Parts: sequence; structure tokens; C-alpha cells
Amino acid sequence: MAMLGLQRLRPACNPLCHVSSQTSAQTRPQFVRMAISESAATEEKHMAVKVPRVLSVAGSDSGGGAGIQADIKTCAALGVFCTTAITALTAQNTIGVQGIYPVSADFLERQLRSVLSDIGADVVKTGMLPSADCIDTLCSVLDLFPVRAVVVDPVMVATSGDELAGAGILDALRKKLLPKAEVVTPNLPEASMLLDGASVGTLEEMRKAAAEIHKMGPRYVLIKGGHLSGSDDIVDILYDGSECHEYHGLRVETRNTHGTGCSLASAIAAELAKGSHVRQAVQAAKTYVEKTLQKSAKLTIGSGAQGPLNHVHQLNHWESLGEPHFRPNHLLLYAVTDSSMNKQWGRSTSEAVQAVIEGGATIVQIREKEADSGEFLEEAEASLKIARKYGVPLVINDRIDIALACDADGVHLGQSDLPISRARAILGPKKIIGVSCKTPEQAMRAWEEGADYIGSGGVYPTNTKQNNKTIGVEGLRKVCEASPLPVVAIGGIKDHNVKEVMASPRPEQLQGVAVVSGLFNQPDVVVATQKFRAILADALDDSYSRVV
Ligand SMILES: Nc1ncnc2c1ncn2[C@@H]1O[C@H](COP(=O)(O)OP(=O)(O)OP(=O)(O)O)[C@@H](O)[C@H]1O
Ligand SMILES: Cc1ncc(CO)c(N)n1
Ligand SMILES: [Mg+2]
Repeated sequence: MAMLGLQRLRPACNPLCHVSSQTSAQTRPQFVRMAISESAATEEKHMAVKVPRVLSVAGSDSGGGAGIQADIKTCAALGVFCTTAITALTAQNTIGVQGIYPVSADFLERQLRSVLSDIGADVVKTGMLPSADCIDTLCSVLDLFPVRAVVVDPVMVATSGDELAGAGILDALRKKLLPKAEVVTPNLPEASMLLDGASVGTLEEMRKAAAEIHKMGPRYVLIKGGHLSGSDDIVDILYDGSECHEYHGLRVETRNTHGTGCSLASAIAAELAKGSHVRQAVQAAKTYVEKTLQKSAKLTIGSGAQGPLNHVHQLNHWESLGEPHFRPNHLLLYAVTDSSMNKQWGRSTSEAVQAVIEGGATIVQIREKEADSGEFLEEAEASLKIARKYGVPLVINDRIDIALACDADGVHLGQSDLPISRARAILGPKKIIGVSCKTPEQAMRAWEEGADYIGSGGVYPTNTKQNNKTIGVEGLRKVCEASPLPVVAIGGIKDHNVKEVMASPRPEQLQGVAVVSGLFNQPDVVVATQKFRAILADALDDSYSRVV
């Protein structure tokens, strides 16, 4: 193979501009920050943004679940730029491998040189290598263009049982590629093949196999336990030449395990490219694959035994496709907490939430005007655990940051909070956004900007919100008639006036009532809530109240 003589360029670290225009009296962190920002300003034009890069040397899976396709998606999900050198085309789907078209060693070399001579790579990840020639070529090119680490997934057999590389590659793999590897990631059958058919089917055998494979030259051996039978726990074993580290994870019950191995190896490569140590990289990769399996468990792509993963589940949320994130009849009895009221009665917010849900509240809003952010978050998290157990949605008043931090079901915003369109952009399409509206115009705008429901009031004067203009039953009716969104009535609603609010003819969009002190300024929240549910059932026709 001809030598290109190209060297990888390592850009020197740009020194900071330490002579800042402000001097002496500053504290050190401020000084460092200013120095950095001033340096940034003067060098802005020349500043290079260095992106972590992985080069995947692997086969194409036409089914989109494994091989190159899995590698690119995994790297994208983990924030790494992925280039490719394709070793083979496979005609493959969720049923099996219908054909293999290997790429010649010459053309593999062209791809490797194209990528490494220009874009470069921090880490090379290898998957399917169809011939010993391809392995020879790869090793020679790696000698010319050294990279920080090589992650070798010794792909031999697809999950379907179809052979992807024959025993003919074993010698080159063991003698040439493994000595260059930072990590090698065999599954159980591959570990056995590398060891000429030794049995690798128990944890003890995995440990022994890891030590044997380590003698072939890689710095780390990770034996994957995905094929271990008969346990809820899936253990991968990492051997570093002196110690075995175990990575435990829960087995996800799913048919969608096609490409887990490729994804794990790519995730390790991506984490290494970002600068992690091998042990951190393996842990992060295992966590990524487990989470991805969970998010992909129910997908039905293809009719075969092994479906693909949804690698970019943070972007597309397929797991919740088809599930409406909000149903208007959740607004029937809407409980809004008030921490000082609950404190007076000697209960925490989460105890109050438990009681109000037991009593029959159909949605809960955590409204916190006193606690600091940390306490608010703790209360919200504890309340959310309870709400999830009962399948009742829980939203946060005003604080989008708290809603995001605890992954609540949504927020309720006032007219002076962040604009609805911004809130929607931050929270994504799957979170509930409710908006307080006093007028038909506000209701129309909330709808245009992407809200899910409207809270309209105050219907009656209330102590919880003094200085709040009341709109009365008439104002509520006007909002309901104009609103394209479902409406919940709020403000001073007590057991004695629910009937009046919900009285017929009830406007179509009016779904229920939101209550604060009627539920919580009470000695027994469960009993108070049950009473409201009974009055609501009475006020509405049966078919309606039975839906929730
Ligand atoms: N059902 C599962 N639940 C949780 N983790 C799993 C499951 N199946 C595999 N894993 C994990 O996924 C990673 C890949 O393991 P596996 O042994 O399946 O690789 P593989 O056989 O090479 O996969 P591939 O199908 O891509 O060839 C490992 O970290 C393993 O622990
Ligand atoms: C191309 C390709 N590489 C790797 C695997 C391993 O899952 C596969 N099924 N297909
Ligand atoms: Mg594999």
C-alpha cells in the first residue's frame, strides 16, 4: 500500500488572553471568566469549534437497525460526528440477511483514506469486516493515520443467526486488529469463536474468556451478556488486564434487540471521542442502550423476530405516538394545591396530592408561592410519583424549569408568564400547557399559540387570589363559547356553587371546575374531594362523568 505521508494535525491549544481590561479587585472566578470572554471576542474570527469524530468501519444494514445505520444514529444521539467506511452492503431486514455484497479491500482503503486524510477521527469503531484482506487494509491505514482509540466489535453473526463474516477472518482479527484495539466487544458466541469454540455461557466463563481474549492484545475486553439466558439482570464484563468490572442492567422485555451490539460499540466510541475514560464510556454506553431499548420496546417495525431500536428517541418520541398527551375530560375535577393552606392543616403537598387523588381529582396542579426552587422541585417530584401511580396528570404552576426538571406532565401559565409559543417550543409537543384566560381574545390567542386547555376565571371572588378581577358566570360563558380549547372554570368554586357553574345549558367547552380551598382548606381532603365528585356527577349527565 502506498504511503501518503500525511500527518494528522493537532491544533495547538489557544492560550487565554490573561491581560483583562478590569483588574485587581475581582474575585478569581470572575477574572477567569472575563479573560475567557475577552479572548473569545478577540479571536472570534479564528476560533475553531472542534467536534468529536468517530469513523465507523462497518457494513450497511438495509433494514436500518444495525451496522453503519446504527452507528451513525448512535453517534448523532450522543453528539458526535460520524464518518463511514463501508465494508459490505447487506440486504437485510427484521427477518434475516438475504444477501451480502462485500466491498473490495481497495475500495475500503479509498474510503478510509478519504476520511482520515481530510476529516480525521478521534476514534475508529469497527463492525462487520467481511474478509481478512479488509482487516489487513484497515490495519495498514491505521498505521498511517493513528487515532486515539480503536473500538472493535468483532461481528460474526447477525442476531437472526445469519453469518456476516466467516471463520476466515479470525486469524487476521486476532493477530492484526485486536492488538490495535482499545476495547473489543464480543457477544457470547463471538467470544467463543475467538477462543476456538470454548464454552462461554456463564458469568464465570465470561470472566475466563475475557482474560484469554485480553492476551490477544486489546487493552480492554468487554464481553456482552445480551445472550445470557435465564436472568432478569443482564451483565456485561469488562476486563482491563488485571480486574473484571461488572456492568449490570435490567433485561428489557422486547423483540427489538436488532443492532444492540453495534449501538453499544458505537456509543463507547462516541463517549471515548468526547474524552471519557473507557470505564465511564462503557457505563454511559450501557445506559444509552438500555434506555433506548426501553423507549423502543413496543415499536412494530418489520414483521420479523428482531426489530430495530429508536436510536434518536430524544428527538422523535415514537414511544408515545398515538397516545394523546391530554384528554379534555381530565379537567372534570382539577385540584390546585396551596402549600400554606396544607401546612396549616399539617400536611405536606404530596400528602395532600395523595388524598385529593384518592378522593377523585382528575388532574392536579402544584401551585407553590412560598418555597424556594429546591423545595418546590422536591415537592413536585414526590407528588408526581403519586400521580403517576394513579395515572392522574400533574402540571406545575408557572415554573417551566421545575416542570422540566421533574418531567411533570405540563405547566399552567398566566397571561404574564412566558408566551405560550415559547413554552411550547421549550416543552415539546407532548406536554400539557394550560393558560389562564379572562376574555375570548385571550382564549383564541392561547389556542393559536399551542395551548391544550384554558382555565377561565375568577368566576367568584376568592381569598387565594386577591386583587384578581372576577368575570362571573357570564364572563366564563363568553370565554367558553368563543374558545376552541376545552375550558376549566376557576376562582371561588365551592361545593355550594358548583351546580351554578356547570348548570345547563352548559357550554360545550366547559369540562369541569378547578378548586383550591374547597378541597384543601378542609379537615379531610378525601371526603371533601369525594363530595365534589358526587356533585359534579349530579350536575352532568352520567355518560359524561363516567368517562374519567
Ligand atoms: N433485552 C435487553 N435488555 C437490556 N439490555 C440488553 C438487552 N439485550 C442486549 N442488551 C445489552 O445490549 C448490549 C449488546 O449486547 P448483545 O449481547 O445483545 O450484543 P450483540 O449480540 O452483539 O447484538 P447485535 O444484535 O447487534 O449483534 C449489551 O450491553 C447488553 O447488555
Ligand atoms: C451490517 C451489519 N453489521 C452488524 C450486524 C450485527 O448485528 C448486522 N446485523 N448487520
Ligand atoms: Mg453483535
